[in-house]
Amino acid sequence: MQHDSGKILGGLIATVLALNLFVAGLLGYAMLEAKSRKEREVRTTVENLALLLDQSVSSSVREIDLMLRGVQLRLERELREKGRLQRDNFDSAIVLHRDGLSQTAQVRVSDSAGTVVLGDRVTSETRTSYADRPFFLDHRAVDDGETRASKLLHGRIANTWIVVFSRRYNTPEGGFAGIVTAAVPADHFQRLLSGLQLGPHGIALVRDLDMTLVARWPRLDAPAGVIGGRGGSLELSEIVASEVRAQSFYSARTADGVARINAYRRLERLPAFVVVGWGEKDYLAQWREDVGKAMLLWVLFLGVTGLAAWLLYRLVAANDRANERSRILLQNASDGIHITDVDGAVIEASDAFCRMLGRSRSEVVGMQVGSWDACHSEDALRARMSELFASSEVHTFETAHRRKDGSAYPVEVTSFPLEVDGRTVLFNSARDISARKSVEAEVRKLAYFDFLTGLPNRRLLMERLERAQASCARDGTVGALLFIDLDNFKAVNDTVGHQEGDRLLVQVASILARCVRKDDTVARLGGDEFIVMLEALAGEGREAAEQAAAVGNKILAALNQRFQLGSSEHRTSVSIGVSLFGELADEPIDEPLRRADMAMYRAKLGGRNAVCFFDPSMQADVHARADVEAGLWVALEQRQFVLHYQPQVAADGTVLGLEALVRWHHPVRGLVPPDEFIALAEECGLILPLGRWVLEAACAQLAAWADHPQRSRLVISVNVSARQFLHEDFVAGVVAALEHAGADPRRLDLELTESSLVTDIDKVSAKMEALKARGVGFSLDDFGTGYSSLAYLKRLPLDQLKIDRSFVRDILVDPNDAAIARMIIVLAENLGLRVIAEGVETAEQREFLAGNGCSAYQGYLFSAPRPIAALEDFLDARATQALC
Ligand SMILES: Nc1nc2c(ncn2[C@@H]2O[C@H](COP(=O)(O)O[C@H]3[C@@H](O)[C@H](n4cnc5c(=O)[nH]c(N)nc54)O[C@@H]3COP(=O)(O)O)[C@@H](O)[C@H]2O)c(=O)[nH]1
Repeated sequence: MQHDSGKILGGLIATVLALNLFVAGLLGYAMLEAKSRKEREVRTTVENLALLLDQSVSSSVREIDLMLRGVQLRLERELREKGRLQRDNFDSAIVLHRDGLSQTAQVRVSDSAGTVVLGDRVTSETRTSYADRPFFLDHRAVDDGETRASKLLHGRIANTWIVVFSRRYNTPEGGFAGIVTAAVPADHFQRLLSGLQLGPHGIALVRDLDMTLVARWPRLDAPAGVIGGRGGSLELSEIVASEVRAQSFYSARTADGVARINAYRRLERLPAFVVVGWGEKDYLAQWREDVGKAMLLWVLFLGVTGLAAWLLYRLVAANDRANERSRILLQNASDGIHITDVDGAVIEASDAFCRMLGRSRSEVVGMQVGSWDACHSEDALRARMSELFASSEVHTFETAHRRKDGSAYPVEVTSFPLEVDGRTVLFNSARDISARKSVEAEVRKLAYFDFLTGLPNRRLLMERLERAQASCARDGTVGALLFIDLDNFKAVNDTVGHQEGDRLLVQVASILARCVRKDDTVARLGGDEFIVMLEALAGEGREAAEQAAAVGNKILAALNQRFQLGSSEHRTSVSIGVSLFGELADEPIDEPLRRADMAMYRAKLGGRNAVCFFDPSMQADVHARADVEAGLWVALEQRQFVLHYQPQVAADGTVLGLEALVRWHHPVRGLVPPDEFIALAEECGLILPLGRWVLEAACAQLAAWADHPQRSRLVISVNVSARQFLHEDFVAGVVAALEHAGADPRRLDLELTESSLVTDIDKVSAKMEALKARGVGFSLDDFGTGYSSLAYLKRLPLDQLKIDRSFVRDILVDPNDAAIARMIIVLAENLGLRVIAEGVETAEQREFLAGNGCSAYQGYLFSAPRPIAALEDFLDARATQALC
């Protein structure tokens, strides 16, 4: 599943914050609760302490009141009984009534004028007066029988701060006799306060209702702590003014700067109030410590939750990154990745896979394998799926997938089962192998099929032949190979060019294919050689041969027709060699082919355009041919070639020149004519060195005659084969031969055939011009036997046309030949070329030719080709005749 790391981080932070805020809230609430609980406790405590103080003061006041009452009664009795006060009685009365606090109090008695007459530390010298004291005035004015307590006073006798408790005593008549007082020093209250446990910052104080400080604990060395001084906060003044009896309150702004919770209490028996305060620092010390601990715990919690969140985030982020990497890999993989469940439904698919199927991802997810598999039935797919799920291995197989548009393409699928989220799924990676398949097909085509015609090539033929031989052996049938070779195909190539030659081959291939059954094989071995393999012919050899012959003849007839090649028409024929196979067990596979080849060769020798069956004697011919080829190379090496010369004469018998004709002086066979080896020399390439030798020999002969009075004017014609002329070094070779011999180029005539000239007219022309510029002449040999247009004649620097001897032979009996001969003579005349007829054997032929304008002849009528010595004799004899 894909996460957004940013969102997750935000969520985690929010969660941690919320959690921590919640915890902080809880802690805060708990702390506040604890604080307010503590404050309530403190309030209760200080209120109790204030109450306790009040009770304590009340108790003291009661003691003093009792004491004063006792003294009052004593004094009144004294006055009643004795009419006056006696000091001794008074002291004994004081002692009698003193108890507790009253022991610390200074008891004194004033008369009705306010003069202190009796009491502690009262002497005649220290007499003072209460006459101006409010409590005296109050008692004198009102006889209410109450003990009065004064505000804090500065004692005149005690010379200290005191609170005076007083009572009136009356005369026996009930009149005002004076007052009895008990002066309680402020220290008494100080001691009361100091007994309270209020902590280091606690405070207890007693103030008069007019805010005069009576006592304070602890003492404070500041104006606010001076006994008798007025002070107190506004808040406290308001409470006093409100006349409530008791109230707790919090004061932050205090004289000593300590915040406290205070309890205010109006004293029951004194015109004063107490304040008991507990310092915030004290009562909240533990709470603050707890708050600190709670804060620490919270910080720890924050840290732990933060760390946990961070780790979780890292984990999720790492997981996200891993998922992202997987997703990127999945989505960017060039192969079509798809994950399927046990039912073959797609759970997940990569973009590439969707593209391959030509569907959107939403279409693909949920699709069944059967929807796109183009090769298997539902049952087969189900079987395969169970097989794949059952195996733990990786399986790679080829199949085909179908796109949305219905088109199919080959794929290679790699599948393996995978555990995902606790369930087993199938991971599949499909690779489009169309390109590979087409390359394979192309490679197979190149390897097994002929590039030009598309027919099976030799390799495929041999494979099929091997299979056919095996099935013949198995089925007891016989097969046949027809080796088909186009007659004169070389001439086609030479005359109309290779492109047209190729077109002819393609047409021949298609005709051959139409001549046989679908199961038969038509193959091209190369060049103009085709093979037809007929399978499952009759079980008996003779019948099979008849069937093969019938097919051969059908092919002969089909191919014996005119083909339009370029601008000219070409009649073609084929030579067919037939061999049967399947009759002999364990025959090497190429043997039938070899036999068919020999039979074809025999068909060629037999005059072409024929079907010839293999005959064992053919074997000998093949061997002989191989012998000749090997012997030719030896002949060249051992200088077994010689030149014979045949004169070319004018109408008056003058020898114009000579044609150099090569012969092979075979050590065993004697003189071998060129017809038996020139074609072979051309095929095996020997014509190049042989032609060079002929040229060199002819040039040497010209050079040898250069100074001879009659022979130095003779021209020697040398036959040049197409392969020789078309060789790139030809011009250089001719020039080198002339220069090497020191021969006059004007005495050299090169006889070219039409096949030399029609390939690349510009190149041919350039070569001829190059030699022509040096004086070399050119004749067109065998003129009239070619098939091409004559247009090239105009473009080439020719000097002479030679009428082929095949026309001359029947020139007197065959009107066609006569017409051709006449046409050649007229053509030469029109083109400004000389013309010579070859093969002139009779005077009638010469007369006919002469009558039609031909003025040069070559033939047995004048002389057969002769060795040089015989030729020179002939020339000498001619010269002598001429002189006579
Ligand atoms: N490339 C080369 N080709 C060569 C060379 N030498 C010969 N040849 C070619 O061989 C073909 C056969 O030649 P050859 O057997 O020598 O025959 C020539 C003559 O003997 C023959 N001839 C001459 N007069 C007559 C005659 O009155 N009757 C008759 N039946 N035959 C006759 O004709 C051949 C000469 O023909 P051509 O060359 O067309 O002028 C032949 O085609 C030679 O070209 C060589 O060195 N290189």
